[in-house]
Amino acid sequence: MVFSKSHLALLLSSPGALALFPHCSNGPLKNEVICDSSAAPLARAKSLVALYTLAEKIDATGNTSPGVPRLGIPPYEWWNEGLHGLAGPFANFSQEGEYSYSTSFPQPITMGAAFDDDLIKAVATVISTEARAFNNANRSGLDLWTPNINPFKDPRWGRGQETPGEDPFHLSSYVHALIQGLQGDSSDPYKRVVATCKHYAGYDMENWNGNFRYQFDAQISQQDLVEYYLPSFQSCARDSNVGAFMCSYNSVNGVPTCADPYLLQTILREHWGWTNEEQWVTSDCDAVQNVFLPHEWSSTREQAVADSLIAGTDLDCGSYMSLHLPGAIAQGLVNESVLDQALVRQYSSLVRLGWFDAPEDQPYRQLDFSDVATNASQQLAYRAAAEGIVLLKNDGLLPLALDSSLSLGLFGEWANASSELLGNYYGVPTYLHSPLWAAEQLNVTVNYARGMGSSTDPSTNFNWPALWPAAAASDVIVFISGITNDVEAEEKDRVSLSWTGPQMDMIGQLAGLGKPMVVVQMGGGQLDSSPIANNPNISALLWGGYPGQDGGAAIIDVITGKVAPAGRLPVTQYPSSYVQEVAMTDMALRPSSRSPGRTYKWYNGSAVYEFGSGLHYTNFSASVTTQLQASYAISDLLQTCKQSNETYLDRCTFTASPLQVNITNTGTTTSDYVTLAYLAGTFGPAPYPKKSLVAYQRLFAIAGGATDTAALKLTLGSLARVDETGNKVIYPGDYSLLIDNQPLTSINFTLTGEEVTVDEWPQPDGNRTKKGVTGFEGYFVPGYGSEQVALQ
Ligand SMILES: O=[N+]([O-])c1ccc(O[C@@H]2O[C@@H](CO)[C@H](O)[C@H]2O)cc1
Repeated sequence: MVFSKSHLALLLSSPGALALFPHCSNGPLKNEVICDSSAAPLARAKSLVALYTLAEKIDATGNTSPGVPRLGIPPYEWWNEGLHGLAGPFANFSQEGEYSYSTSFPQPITMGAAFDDDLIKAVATVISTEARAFNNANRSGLDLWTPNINPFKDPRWGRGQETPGEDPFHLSSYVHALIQGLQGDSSDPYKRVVATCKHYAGYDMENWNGNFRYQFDAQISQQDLVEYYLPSFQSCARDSNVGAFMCSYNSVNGVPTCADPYLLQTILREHWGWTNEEQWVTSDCDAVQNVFLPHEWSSTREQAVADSLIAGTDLDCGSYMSLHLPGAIAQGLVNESVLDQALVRQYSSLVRLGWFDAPEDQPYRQLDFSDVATNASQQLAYRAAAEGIVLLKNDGLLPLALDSSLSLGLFGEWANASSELLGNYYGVPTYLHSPLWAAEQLNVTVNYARGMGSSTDPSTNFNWPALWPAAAASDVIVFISGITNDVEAEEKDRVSLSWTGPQMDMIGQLAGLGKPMVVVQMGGGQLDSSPIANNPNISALLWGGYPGQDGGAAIIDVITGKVAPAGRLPVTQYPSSYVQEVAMTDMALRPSSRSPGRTYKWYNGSAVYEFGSGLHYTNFSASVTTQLQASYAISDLLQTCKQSNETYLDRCTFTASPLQVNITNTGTTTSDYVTLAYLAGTFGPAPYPKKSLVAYQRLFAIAGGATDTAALKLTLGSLARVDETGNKVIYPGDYSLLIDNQPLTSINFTLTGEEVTVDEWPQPDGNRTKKGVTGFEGYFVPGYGSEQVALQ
């Protein structure tokens, strides 16, 4: 991450400002309701806020909450990151010894490729455990501003690596598992940590063609909003009881999300029932300021903070609210009671985290460094990487037969990768195992040459003298390269989907040697690998994303067959021409004159590799053993649903019990298998999506000749389509259930009768035109930092 001067100053001064606890047993609050652990969190928080002066309340609106010394309330830092392990900006790692590292998992894009929700829950449980241990040592907070659960809609997006991929069903299921692991069971007396679903909503562009995330107005139809941009957030709020949300930098349909009562109130709190007063919304960092400028939504700075607070932004990452709330309140733009509500939400959340309660009564307060980076969590980081690696091409070379006479050539910028393995938002990993390190653990000869120069210094782009003797001495060539955060990052979208000229040149020259050759493509965004797919001299192609601290070992173990690959691409690999065919700013999913369409559901061109692609070292067959009827009356489905206890119709199951799908390993190599179930067909209005993922399950270690069974839950929501107003409707028509990409098996059925709406979508009302000033003196400089705005 890049830090502004003000954030760096905070970072440097932060260790002393981190998580101390209020002294309820003997402090000034000991007889107040806030310190009564038998009282309800809401009542406790209200009692505390009632003791605050207006100035103290205003001070508590920013991410670095200074506390109230006269009441024994210590400072609290709300901004904590934990995307794939504990991370900055305020996490305090020691120079050495205890608390100098934690477990660093693969980036979500790699973990998404595992299609294994149990893995995700286990990873999130380790992250929350380690966050608690660090918190107990006063080194990190109790809430984490993770996950980034915006769908990876455009392959250029610099932060797509932070997400599990492009499919809304996949994201929804993944985030449900993740939140369980981060927060623990909602019936537990204390939350493990509070998770924050971000960036709500429509955020998936950093800096493209003169459009910056801070000022971008995403124009999104109600249909695309409900069908694509919001399901993961609905899963967070309605189905997973997440503790916090973060509104995004961009506007949606004219309104900055942090000042949009339609998104923050009508949809989030009312439609999704996210009504618990322990749940709060933070702004993205400096996004409240952006409501004023560059969005020009509000007419004054005071109005911008009032608009944000009233809309439902309870916390300001930054200091804009604390600067301008005094004026806003004095001008009568916002009532103090709205501020009270925001603070009550914050403090109820801290109550549920046990901040005010005696440590002896709380299991999470007993965790310490012995619970960090345990053997089990290191193995889990390795497993997460191994499960996420995807085999895209294999002519039979892999798995590589190993014997001590083998001379293995390892080349490319990623062959000896270190922090590149981590992507972004990382802390200090326990270790970094590169592919080179892992190859050197084998009983073979390893010839390594990076072969490429610095990506920022073209004069060093070739290092052929070192490469040729190493390649000549090798029996097998493994080229590991791709992209890094040099080209895909926060504030940086890609401009090209191609391998660079020097990379392609080197791949071509190495392939020209005619030796057995494997290419491993790294990085979060896909590169158009058609030249590799089409080159008969290249036997195999793998994708590894950002595989984390043990990523090199996982890659080498897949190549050598210690691990059988079973990951699936969580995104579409488009041809490089895609970037000329659609603007990043075009939010529409369906094809049009401006776009060939987005994601595997709507893209009307030929993908290089489709979403869900992934080969194995064996073959599988599938059969659905649950008897499906040839036809279902929609009225019967609805009747059964209404008789169940389910609050939301779209969550009702389609069949009484999950669909049983038998998966048989018809080859000899023991392997995991990801069962992907799609729906396709002609139901509802045209155009029809090609297919939609409706269920998935990873099965483990199926031996050759053996069969395992996936149990797939289909809901009425998965059968429904979204109409132009955003309603979810079940339509009569012809349906096909497909198992896997090249279907191993499929079943057809029809739905009959009248269409039925299973989720009625509220429409925005009110005035959605900006009221802000234009042409203000020095409002926006690309980059971070509110100090760049001249404050009056
Ligand atoms: O000023 N800074 O140092 C700074 C650093 C990162 C940054 O990014 C934002 O902060 C993250 C907060 O979780 C959001 O995911 C991201 O959009 C915004 C500002």
